[in-house]
Amino acid sequence: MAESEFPKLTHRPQWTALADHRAEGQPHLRELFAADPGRAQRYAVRAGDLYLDYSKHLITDETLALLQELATATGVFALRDAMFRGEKINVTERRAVLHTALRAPRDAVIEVDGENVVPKVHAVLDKMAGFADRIRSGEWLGHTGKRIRNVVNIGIGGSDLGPAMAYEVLRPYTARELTFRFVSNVDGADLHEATRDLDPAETLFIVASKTFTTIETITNATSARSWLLKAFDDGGTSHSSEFENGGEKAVAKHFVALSTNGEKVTGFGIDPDNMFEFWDWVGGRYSYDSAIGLSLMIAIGPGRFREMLDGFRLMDDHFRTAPAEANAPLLLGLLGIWYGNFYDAQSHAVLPYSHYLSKFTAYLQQLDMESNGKSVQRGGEPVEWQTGPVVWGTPGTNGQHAYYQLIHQGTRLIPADFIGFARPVGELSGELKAQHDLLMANFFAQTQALAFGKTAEEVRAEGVPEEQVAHRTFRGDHPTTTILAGELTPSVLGQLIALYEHKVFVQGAVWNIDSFDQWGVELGKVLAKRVEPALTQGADVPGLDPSTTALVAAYRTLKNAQEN
Ligand SMILES: O=P(O)(O)OC[C@H]1O[C@H](O)[C@H](O)[C@@H](O)[C@@H]1O
Repeated sequence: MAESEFPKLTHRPQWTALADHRAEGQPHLRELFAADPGRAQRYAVRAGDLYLDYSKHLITDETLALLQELATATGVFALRDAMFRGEKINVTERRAVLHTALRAPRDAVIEVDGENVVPKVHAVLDKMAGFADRIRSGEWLGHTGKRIRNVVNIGIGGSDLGPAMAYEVLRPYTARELTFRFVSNVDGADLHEATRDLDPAETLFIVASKTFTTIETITNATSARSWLLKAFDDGGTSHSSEFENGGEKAVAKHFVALSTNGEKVTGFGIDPDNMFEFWDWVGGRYSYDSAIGLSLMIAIGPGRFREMLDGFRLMDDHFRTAPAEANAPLLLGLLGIWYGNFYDAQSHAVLPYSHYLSKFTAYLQQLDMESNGKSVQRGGEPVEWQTGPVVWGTPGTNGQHAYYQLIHQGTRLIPADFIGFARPVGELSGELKAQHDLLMANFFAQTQALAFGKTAEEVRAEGVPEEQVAHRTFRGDHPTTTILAGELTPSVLGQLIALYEHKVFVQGAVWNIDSFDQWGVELGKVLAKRVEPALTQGADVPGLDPSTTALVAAYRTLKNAQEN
């Protein structure tokens, strides 16, 4: 396409206007607030149950207007509508991007290649609900007639991070009599630790893999099957005849699969009746509200799972219909662009003030970094601007006593999202419930300190010795978004995840990259396969670089020394 039809991002007038605006410099947040008493009210938006305050950002009305013009010029809204319609906006894989169809109401019509996909989505949800109910009620029995008490999800990447994160988030809503474990690492220690105290007769394995070819997952699933069959073989001679045909009956009671690849699932020995399907238009990192969420549905029950889907949908509707100036995912996406492209910010911190959100940022790392860690445009031309940031963070208040020092007084600009709740969830009572206000006092104190800092005059006024004044001064002017909700319910979780999904979408659209492929993970997989025989058999692997050859030799020497 000629540049006049599709101008390079950095040549667009909206981009250069932003660059000029940035070069003019911004007053300190202290001054911006002092000059505008209504700033906190004006720079806040409600999206579903979320209250977003973005007043502590290094922006003015002009910044916002320019960012919105950039969004319009780069076609964010047209691409958004194309995504919701089911157009194949994942250009490199020629696929539709329809995670939003996973939470569409039963009567919606969303077509891919002329077929309405919504009935299929609900058929799978219903099948999952039936299965989840049977596990939860104890109706589903294992091979020896015992009820299932342990659920082990085996998956990696999007087939692990989503369910593992959401299980942790919604722990207060889970069936406490069931045990849930999530195994992802091909390091045998992961499966070992997850199963060592479990009774195989009471254990269900959920093998979660979109492709059903992922080496880590298939290896762990194969080892899990051996663990199960060995236990039955050793312990239950009455079942021995079944093991002559590979223990299919035992596998049928203890293994289910979540996948898009029926052929591979059958090849592994899992009954198609025990397969819960999803489709190629669901990206791995956008999949935990599909069949990939089965472990979560067993944990919280189908009703709560549907509440979570309703939360996702609420945010989808907001993203589709809210005007630009009040559109939360759009605002978050554009603010990220402001810092990443015009302030050279390298990273973005997500700091939840909830213990239950301990895996939230790890989940967002895949969502954001696998989606927008790209350096070519949708048409294959190199980008000449920064794309996705490094996303990181752990729950407050823990981070405050570790790395916040660098955010407050280091040399780097680190925009941060603070996520907190007005009420603790569910079971907490007495003193533990009362601790919530202390947690949230920290939450509010941190964004205040980051924005407003502490001037040298204020430090001196406290009688601090002059030689310490510089050390104890806080520059402030550190940008944060505050996301506040009443309580961390299944619906609120769905709203939060969809908020970030659409934020990532907005950024990818502006940067003109394909946010829905992940070719960058392929090379390592191919090389691992090539190197493996050198480790296991000492085979000569042609084409290894000298550094890797030397490392492999050292590895084998160490390995053999240990074995001898
Ligand atoms: O679900 P699977 O097909 O097993 O894929 C698991 C994960 O591995 C891949 O390499 C991709 O990088 C991820 O996007 C994906 O979620």
